[in-house]
Amino acid sequence: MNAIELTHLDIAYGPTRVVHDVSLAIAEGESFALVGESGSGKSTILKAIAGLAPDWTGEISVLGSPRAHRPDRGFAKSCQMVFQDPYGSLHPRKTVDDCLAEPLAVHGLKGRDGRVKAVLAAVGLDQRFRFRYPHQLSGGQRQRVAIARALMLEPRILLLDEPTSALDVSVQAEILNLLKKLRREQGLTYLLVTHNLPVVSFLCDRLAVMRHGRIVEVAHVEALKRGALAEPYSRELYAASGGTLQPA
Ligand SMILES: Nc1ncnc2c1ncn2[C@@H]1O[C@H](COP(=O)(O)OP(=O)(O)OP(=O)(O)O)[C@@H](O)[C@H]1O
Repeated sequence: MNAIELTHLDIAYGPTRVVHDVSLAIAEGESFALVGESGSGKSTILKAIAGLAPDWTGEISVLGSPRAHRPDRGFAKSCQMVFQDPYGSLHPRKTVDDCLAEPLAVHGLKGRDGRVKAVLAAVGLDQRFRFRYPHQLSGGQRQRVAIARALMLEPRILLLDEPTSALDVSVQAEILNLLKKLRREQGLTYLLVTHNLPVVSFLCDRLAVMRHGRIVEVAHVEALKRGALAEPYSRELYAASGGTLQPA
């Protein structure tokens, strides 16, 4: 079964269509990147999958179930989104504990104490962080909390929107290592949006290059590593990255 299947997906904001006829199949356990210039529609695709961009046509299927246009609670248990800015995505007046427990409360699930402890351990945060507030944490620690929160419902898929680009260069590698470890340990599927080709080469199996709301090319990461992407626009992106694919 595929984790995510998009078929002839068009997405609009009001009268403006920003994603055109995107079809993609992402296997369970795969790590797949959407890359391309700013405004090419990458984040919009994640939002539509997550139910945050309601105006779409075509088909979105997650773990074999078609995604409805209306809010879908069951969906949150299989697929969660992690945003770029961990400060913006954490409530400033809630402790880490409250923030992590919220998804359980929303879904009427028990076992708060054990689950909070388990996700903190999984993301490498000491238990003493549990009763702190976001402003008492570093950027990297906040992103660990955001990832922990996404893991609370034990999803099988994470949608990652530029998960390291708001972080200092020195902590980006820590978060990338954490994401790699979590995927290995939990068999997660990643759909990741990034500007950063080194991130793709470190964390992903395949990538789709997007431009003006369309997919230009889908390639294996080996082609990226060899500098052998096929399309001229993809090669431009590669050249703009300086051809270095080591994460900072
Ligand atoms: N809420 C919104 N309302 C109207 N237009 C939007 C909205 N969000 C994004 N857009 C527009 O949709 C297009 C695609 O944006 P999107 O954020 O998906 O691109 P992106 O490739 O993720 O870019 P970036 O890398 O800068 O995040 C852009 O032209 C953007 O201006």
